[in-house]
Amino acid sequence: MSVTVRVPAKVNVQLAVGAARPDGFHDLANVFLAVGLHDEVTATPADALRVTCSGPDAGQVPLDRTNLAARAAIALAGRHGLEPAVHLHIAKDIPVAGGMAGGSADGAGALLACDELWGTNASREELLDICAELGSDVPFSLVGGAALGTGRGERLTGLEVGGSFHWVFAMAERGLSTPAVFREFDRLTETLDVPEPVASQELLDALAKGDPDALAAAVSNDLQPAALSLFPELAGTLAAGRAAGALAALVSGSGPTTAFLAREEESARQVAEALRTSGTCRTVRTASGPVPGATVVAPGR
Ligand SMILES: C[C@](O)(CO)[C@H](O)COP(=O)(O)OP(=O)(O)OC[C@H]1O[C@@H](n2ccc(N)nc2=O)[C@H](O)[C@@H]1O
Ligand SMILES: Nc1ncnc2c1ncn2[C@@H]1O[C@H](COP(=O)(O)OP(=O)(O)OP(=O)(O)O)[C@@H](O)[C@H]1O
Repeated sequence: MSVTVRVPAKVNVQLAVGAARPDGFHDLANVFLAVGLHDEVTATPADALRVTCSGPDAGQVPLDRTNLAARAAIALAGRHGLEPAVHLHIAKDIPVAGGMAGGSADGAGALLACDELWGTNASREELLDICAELGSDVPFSLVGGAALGTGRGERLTGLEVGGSFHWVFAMAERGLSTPAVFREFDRLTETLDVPEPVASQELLDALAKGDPDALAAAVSNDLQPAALSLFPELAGTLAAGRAAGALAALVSGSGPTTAFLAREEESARQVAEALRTSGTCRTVRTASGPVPGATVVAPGR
C-alpha cells in the first residue's frame, strides 16, 4: 500500500514585506498563485523513516530529518502517538532553492500522504496548523489556487481568480537562501521607514477579472531589490524576458527563479524560446495557474 500526493509550485504575484519583527520574521502581504509545476510525494510503509528523491535537482535535496517531507511525517506521527515508519519518495520537478516553494510543497505533500496512509484523519485545521509549524509557505502548498497570506505568510484567505494566467519561469545557475534574502532586505531598508504591508486592490481586481494586462501592471515584489543585490545577473534575465515581449518580469518570491507573465499560451512559448537562447539562465519552463493544491493522486496497494 502506498499513497502519492501531487503538489504545485507557487509564484508570488505580490510580495509586500514589512519591517523585521522581534522574532526575526517579517509581516507580509503575500499574494500566492499556485502554478502547474509539480512535485510528487509517495509514502510507503517502512521499518524506519527514509527519504529518497529523484529528478534533475535531486542531488541538492537533503535526505535526512531536515527535509521538510521528513519533518512533516515526524510532526503528524508525534501528534498521534505513532512512529514515523515511512519511506517518502520525492519525484522533484520544482526547482530547488528557487523561490517557488519546492521544499514547502514536499512538506505539504508528505503530510497529506502520511495522513491518508496512516488513517490519522487529521482535520483541515490540524493539517494547516502543522503546515504553519513547518514553514511560512507550507500552508499555501496544501490549499493551492490563489490566496492572500498575512502574518508571516501562513494566515491564508482564499482569492477568486477569473481566468488562467500564463507564465514562463527561468531557473538560475545557482540557488539563493531565503533567510539571506530577507537579511539583505533588512540591510537595504535599514535607514528607511518600512510601511505596513498591504495587498494591492488593483492586483486583487486583476486576479478576479482574469485580466493579464491589469495583473502585469500590478505585480510587485519587495524582495526583488534584495535578490538582485545578492544575484546581480538576474537583471539580465529580467531584461531578456521583457525584450521578448513578456507583459511583466519579476523575481519569484526570494528568487532566484524569475517569472514572466504572458497574455496567452502562444506568447508564453515565444518568451520561453527567447529566454532559452538568451544565455541568461539555466533552464526555462512554462506553466499556468491557478491550479489546485496538494491532491492525492494514487492511493493503492
Ligand atoms: C519568500 C517566500 O517564499 C514568499 O512566499 C516566503 O516568505 C518564505 O517562506 P518559507 O521558505 O516557508 O520560509 P520559512 O521556512 O518560514 O522561513 C525561512 C526564513 O525566511 C525568513 N522569513 C520567512 C518568512 C517571513 N515572513 N519572514 C522572514 O523573515 C526568516 O529568516 C526565516 O528564518
Ligand atoms: N523537500 C525538500 N526539497 C528541497 N529542498 C529542501 C527540502 N527540504 C529541505 N530543503 C532545504 O531547503 C532549502 C530551500 O529549498 P526550497 O526548494 O524549499 O527553496 P525555495 O523554493 O526557495 O523555498 P521558498 O520559495 O518556500 O522560500 C534547500 O536548499 C534545502 O537545503
